Amino acid sequence: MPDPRTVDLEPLKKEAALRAVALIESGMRVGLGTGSTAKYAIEEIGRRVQNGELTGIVGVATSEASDLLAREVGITVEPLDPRPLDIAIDGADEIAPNLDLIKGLGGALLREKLTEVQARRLIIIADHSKIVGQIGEKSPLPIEIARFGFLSTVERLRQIVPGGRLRQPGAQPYVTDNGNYIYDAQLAVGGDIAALERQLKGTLGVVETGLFLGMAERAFVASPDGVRELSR
Ligand SMILES: O=C(CO)[C@H](O)[C@H](O)COP(=O)(O)O
Repeated sequence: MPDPRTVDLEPLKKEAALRAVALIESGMRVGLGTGSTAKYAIEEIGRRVQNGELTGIVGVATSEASDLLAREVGITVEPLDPRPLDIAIDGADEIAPNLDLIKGLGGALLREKLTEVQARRLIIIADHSKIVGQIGEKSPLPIEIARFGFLSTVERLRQIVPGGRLRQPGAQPYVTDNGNYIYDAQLAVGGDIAALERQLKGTLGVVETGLFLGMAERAFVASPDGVRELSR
């Protein structure tokens, strides 16, 4: 496989996005992902809405940024409500062979999970740099934590996943759209990921994790050799 460090990934992200958007039909309620790959999908949905190829589309955005972009490109956006979504399209930070995912490096993991769990089909779009043999190989695992008492939560998390740090790009911690902080955990590769998810979710102060297990139906993964379609 070509070395992702020497390849311009942007055209690949767009190619993967276009393949996923081709699955959208008029009248669908669509979960709109977050990040540099999902951006191409939102732009393409907007283009098709604008030229009349798609009508009656309602988007549900997984972040403030995607909400803004969707409205800019002419997509009708509604808040998440209990009705199912026909499809959701989103990027990922790691894609395992069984389509288990790490998501949330873009900081939107809570709204992504809330939205995508309601989607009949979750379609992942990515360039080939996101493919891993096992979860935790390349990316840290983002964990959204409550701001109140965050240092105590970080200590509790360090007992479970010793490697990791509070996300702090500058003088202050990174704040999510929900007003929370993020702890980026370095996982030990090869453990029981489902058990880890349960343990993390049971940890006081943890709001949500970036482990998306058993959720994705399909992934379009683009490399210079073409777009591969992976299914669970
Ligand atoms: O989970 C996410 C945001 O919370 C993104 O989908 C993930 O970080 C991938 O982003 P990109 O397409 O920019 O690589």
